Amino acid sequence: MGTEHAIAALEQALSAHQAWAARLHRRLIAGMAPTDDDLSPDAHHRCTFGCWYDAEVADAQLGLAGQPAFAGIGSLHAQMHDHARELLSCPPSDARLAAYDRFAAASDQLVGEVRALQQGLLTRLLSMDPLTGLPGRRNMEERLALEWQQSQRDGRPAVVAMMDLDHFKRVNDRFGHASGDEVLRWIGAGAKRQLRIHDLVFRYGGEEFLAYLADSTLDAALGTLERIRRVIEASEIGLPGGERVRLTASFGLCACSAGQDIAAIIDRADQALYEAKRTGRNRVVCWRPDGFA
Ligand SMILES: Nc1nc2c(ncn2[C@@H]2O[C@H](COP(=O)(O)OP(=O)(O)OP(=O)(O)O)[C@@H](O)[C@H]2O)c(=O)[nH]1
Repeated sequence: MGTEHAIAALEQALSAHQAWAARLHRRLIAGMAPTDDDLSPDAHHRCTFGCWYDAEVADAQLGLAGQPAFAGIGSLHAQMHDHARELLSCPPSDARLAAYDRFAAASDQLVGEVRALQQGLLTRLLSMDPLTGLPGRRNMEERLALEWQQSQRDGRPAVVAMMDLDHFKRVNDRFGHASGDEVLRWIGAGAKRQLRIHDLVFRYGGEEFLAYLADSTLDAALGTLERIRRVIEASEIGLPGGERVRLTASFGLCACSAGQDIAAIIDRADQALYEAKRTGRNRVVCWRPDGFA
């Protein structure tokens, strides 16, 4: 299920929590007895928020379950119910006021963490390219700079690769824009499939893609991109109108070198791509300090 669904589900869960907190306040104000559910040691599994949370942990339908922030929300929710139980068990006194303050702070913190998770998901959603489902150029440099810092800390090499389809305009001109879109989707999905799980692929613009190959030397990356080039060259891509099209792609690679910023590395990979285009297309060219190869 998509990120939009996860954001909406978090909103619903938050409303359920707020409705539960409002009911608790009403009962407190009226001096009514607490409910068995709220007094139970597993109150955090009985409320609507808790049931929703447990279901997501069990079946990971929304893709939230694996996220560290989501695990943190589960702990906060359980703690908040502990504070609520303590508050509900405390006779009216200064101690009860202090228990209320702890409960209110825990509830606020829970709401804050859910909002922060939603915000993170929204940022991710906004930086996605809707056509290919890959991350787009927005925030790409920040993301890559962080990855490259991490690679340097771990002492691992990395490579930036640019890929641009050859004469892509002809696909649009001959088969129409919708067919061009289908080709871009096919290429984006294929590139992601051909690379490893920890490599990153972005739609850089139009018919251009950028990949960050983590933990890869230039020679290893050259082998990988050469394989992708051959797969594209050998493939017939099915179009919405039933036709099939063949095309090729050009690639430019640059190894990340210590201390260099990511924008400069991308620029060199782009120069190598330009060289691949200039020297005939359907090629993989590497930027090296002593020239292209
Ligand atoms: N269908 C479709 N076409 C796009 C999209 N973005 C860019 N394009 C098209 O991509 C084409 C790029 O054309 P050019 O820059 O001339 O490049 P090219 O035809 O691939 O030629 P070379 O790169 O020189 O091999 C243009 O026709 C754009 O309209 C998109 O999202 N969908």
